[in-house]
Amino acid sequence: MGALAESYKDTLLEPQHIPLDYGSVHTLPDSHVWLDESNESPSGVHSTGPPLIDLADPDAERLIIQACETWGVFQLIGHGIPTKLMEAVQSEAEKLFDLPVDQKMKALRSPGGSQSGYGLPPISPFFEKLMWHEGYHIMGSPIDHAKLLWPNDYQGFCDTMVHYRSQLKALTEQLICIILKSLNINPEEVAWLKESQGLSIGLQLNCYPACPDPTRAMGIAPHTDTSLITILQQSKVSGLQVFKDGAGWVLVQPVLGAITVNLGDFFHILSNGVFTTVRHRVVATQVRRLSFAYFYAPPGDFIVSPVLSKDFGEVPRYQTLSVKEFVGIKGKHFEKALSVIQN
Ligand SMILES: O=C(O)CCC(=O)C(=O)O
Ligand SMILES: [Fe+2]
Repeated sequence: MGALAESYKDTLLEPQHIPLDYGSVHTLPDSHVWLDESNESPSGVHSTGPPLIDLADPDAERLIIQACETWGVFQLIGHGIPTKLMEAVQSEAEKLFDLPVDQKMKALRSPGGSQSGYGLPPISPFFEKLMWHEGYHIMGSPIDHAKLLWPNDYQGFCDTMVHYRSQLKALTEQLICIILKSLNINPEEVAWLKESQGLSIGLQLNCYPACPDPTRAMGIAPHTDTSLITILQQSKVSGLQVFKDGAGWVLVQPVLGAITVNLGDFFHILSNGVFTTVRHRVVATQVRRLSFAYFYAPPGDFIVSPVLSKDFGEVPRYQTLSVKEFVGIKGKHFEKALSVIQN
């Protein structure tokens, strides 16, 4: 099991953590009512969102580093992921979430077991209320769970997901090299990047069903990703918001063909807090929205130590610890994890 999944393994899947049969629910149940009592509003949904960067732009590397510092998120075009493949992922995921609930339940994630399969977002146990969401997580081979969903017809789904994952891996590693170089880390000397061993890679298919009362519901509650980097494909329906100091919640408007790249906790720690681990959430919507998140984290035994320099600060803001140790702290303290390891 990957380090990311491990952090949540003991907290998952109380019986109430099984997705609703959304097709048969016409009003918002009390279990799913979220009242925004935080002072994080007024929402800045009308502010300009994170930058759109073309990877083919000669200035792309500088723009990416700038976005890592200011936003921790950017949208990317010129990324080389074929449109046809992105569309195929969308249609395979639609096929999956369109299955009758009894069928999806056959691939339900099991408590304490593999984190692959169907269920609510892994962060659910940290909240009292339930999110308006159903998800399907793929770690390692997709075959065993896909066979449960489509005993005679699983190959197309598996081939698409495996192909997509391998394309995203190459792109993610290209972006990681750019960011590591800016931290004065030579990617050639990073063993896990060269050997691809022990990485924690997860592909999460998210579905936010059409919601009868979207302003009182929550798609995914605010969180930062326990990754180095996350690559997200949004569908045409908007819903993702990122929190920006001074502006509040800002919408990341989907751009046709673009993917959204966001930094997770590990780049924040490595950069001594200079790169932002972006806090984000998904609001519920009147029409169904799908998204696909590809999480990439180094192996569990990789030591994450803040880089010190004139640019990144000469005093470490965070303790040095392994990926696995941080994942354990996140699994316990969730949003407070970074302050727990602060010096
Ligand atoms: O649906 C989205 O746009 C974001 C999903 C997300 O934040 C996640 O899966 O961690
Ligand atoms: Fe996320």
